[in-house]
Amino acid sequence: MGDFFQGGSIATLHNFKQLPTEELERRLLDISKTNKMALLLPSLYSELEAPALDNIVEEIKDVKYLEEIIIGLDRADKAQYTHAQKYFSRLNTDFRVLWNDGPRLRKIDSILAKEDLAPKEMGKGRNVWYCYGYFLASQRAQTIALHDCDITTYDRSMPARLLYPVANPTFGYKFTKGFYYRAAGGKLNGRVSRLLVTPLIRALKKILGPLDYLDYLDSFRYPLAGEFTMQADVVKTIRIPSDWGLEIGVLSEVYRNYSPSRLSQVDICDVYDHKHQDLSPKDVEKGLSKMSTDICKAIFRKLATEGETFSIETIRTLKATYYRMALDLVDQYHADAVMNGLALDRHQEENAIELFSQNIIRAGEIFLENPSETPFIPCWNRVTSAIPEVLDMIKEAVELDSEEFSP
Ligand SMILES: O=C(O)[C@H](O)COP(=O)(O)O
Repeated sequence: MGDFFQGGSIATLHNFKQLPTEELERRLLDISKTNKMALLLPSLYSELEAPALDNIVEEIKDVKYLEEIIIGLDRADKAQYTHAQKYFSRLNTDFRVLWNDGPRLRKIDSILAKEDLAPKEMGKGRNVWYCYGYFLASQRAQTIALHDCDITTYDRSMPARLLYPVANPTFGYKFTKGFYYRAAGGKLNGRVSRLLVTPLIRALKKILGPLDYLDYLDSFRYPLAGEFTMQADVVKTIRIPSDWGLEIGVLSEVYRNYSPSRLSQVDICDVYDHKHQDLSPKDVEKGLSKMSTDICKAIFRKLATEGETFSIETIRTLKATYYRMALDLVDQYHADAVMNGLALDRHQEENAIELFSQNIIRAGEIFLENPSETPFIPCWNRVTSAIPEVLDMIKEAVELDSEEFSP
């Protein structure tokens, strides 16, 4: 993006388009002699049947600076897991596929469940959590990047740009988050980020007054980006939410544990596109409706831990303030889209804002009724303290699955 502005409390690393990807990769290869890097790909089996993942694998198959690629495979039976092993065998980096539904990892899950340490919900959070466990168990790398498997605008510059800020030891960053703009088919996307998260954070600032946490969240250009990199010690201490609060939850966790000077965001591509979910106005348990409710709950919970109190009146005022701010933002998005030759359907935007306003109230009510609800999966430090041999068990299960079902 064409500026060098530093706003907010964390560093923003732009793309001035002066450094070729090959040069960045050469630097990463140099760094990899002392600081090994891994890439985590949380995937559904169905994504192996789509062109996006095929392109991702083609783009990363010859990357030389990675020590290990960890693929978390969800919703796969035995034949599908075996196929996944074959599918990823074109990678020229060592890789492991975690068969999350396989009997070996399921058995470990039930041991953890007995101690109330297992993830309670299926989904990306659980998948990522087990992959982080394997990453800690394998001890092959010190830095790990993560990105989704449905990115249709992917090229090999993305993992390089995503890893570099944390991998470069002279920068001192523990964590970085990717940013970009989302558009496809001549249309501006990123509906929850643009129409819920940004106006919600600004409405909260207006109601609650200045708060470092809200300024911090507002510093992120794409707070819901599913692409981030962290060091191994961060992996050990963060609690991962198992619902759609994953991205906001991770930002809140690194905020809790580190000074903002150790955190950054990085421009990882211009335009980004992926698989879209329905707004789902009729079913609150699905699509962007569920996502927006989970995100609001994650923010309310975090603010409560920062000492803020909420009542139903606060939530109602928040909704009204949010609604006005979101509508004002639509004017800005509209001008930006038109000037860039993109379309923006005001009616659809306002429909989304109406749904998100209702979900602010809904999330508020759920939070007020059950303030101690914790959808967090425990951090790995706690799990290894309760069951010291757990990482060895995961490593053994993954290695055995891999040996037994390799084509
Ligand atoms: O980032 C977001 O806002 C949500 O993931 C929805 O994205 P989309 O509007 O691009 O589908």
